[in-house]
Amino acid sequence: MQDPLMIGGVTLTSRLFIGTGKYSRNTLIPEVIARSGSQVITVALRRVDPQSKENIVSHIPSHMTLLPNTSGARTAEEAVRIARLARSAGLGNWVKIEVINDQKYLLPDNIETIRATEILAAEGFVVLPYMSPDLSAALRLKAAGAAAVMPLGAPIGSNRGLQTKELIRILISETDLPVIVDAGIGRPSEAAEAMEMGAAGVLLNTAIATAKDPLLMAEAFCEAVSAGRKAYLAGLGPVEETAAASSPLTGFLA
Ligand SMILES: CC(=O)[C@@H](O)[C@H](O)COP(=O)(O)O
Repeated sequence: MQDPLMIGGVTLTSRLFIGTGKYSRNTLIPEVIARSGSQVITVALRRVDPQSKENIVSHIPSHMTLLPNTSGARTAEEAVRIARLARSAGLGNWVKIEVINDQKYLLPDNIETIRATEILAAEGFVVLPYMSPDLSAALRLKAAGAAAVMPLGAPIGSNRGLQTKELIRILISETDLPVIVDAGIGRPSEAAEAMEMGAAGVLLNTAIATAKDPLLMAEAFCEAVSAGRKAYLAGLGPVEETAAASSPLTGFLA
């Protein structure tokens, strides 16, 4: 078993977090969960309708850790209200804070996100905030009680990959919170790269849900995240400016 990730008292053997949106049919969700090996799944509270037969949560096996998200919130107060509703609806005490005021790029509002984190962490929630990768904000989120930080790789749903790579690298080196790269990852190789850099995990939705074959893609991401983590643990070899012969010539007669 690879090294587990501990968050909010839960031991996770998979470092791939997935979402529930954009699937052609909800019945794909349990199959995607199985093929991805994921143990954490995020769901927008506004998509949870306990009265409906199509309630999204009914497609999620009970062994999964639910990560309700506050999508739709524009202020800390709205995010807090959504999180409390999720907990009172029986969805557990994990919450992914999403506070967004920018409808074009769906970039998170770090200031409102920090305010919501302070309130919810004090109420006993396991808070995973979606954030723009800024070191000061990450340190404030830690001080506010976040269990991890979730910087975006690229705008949600864009499949544009690790556009913020260098900023994420700083968060990984300067914070001692788990850094889970969330949003924009479009290819398994990008998930592997995030893990090779030392990310604690990745959260993605669109890349799997919009693939021609979501189940095969779920498997590909499972393998990529695992391979990237192994490479990180193994320690990547040094990058050199010039060539260094693979078979050294020492020992040959002059
Ligand atoms: C489902 C969810 O929470 C998304 O908002 C998340 O940020 C994933 O983004 P992608 O869909 O770009 O993978």
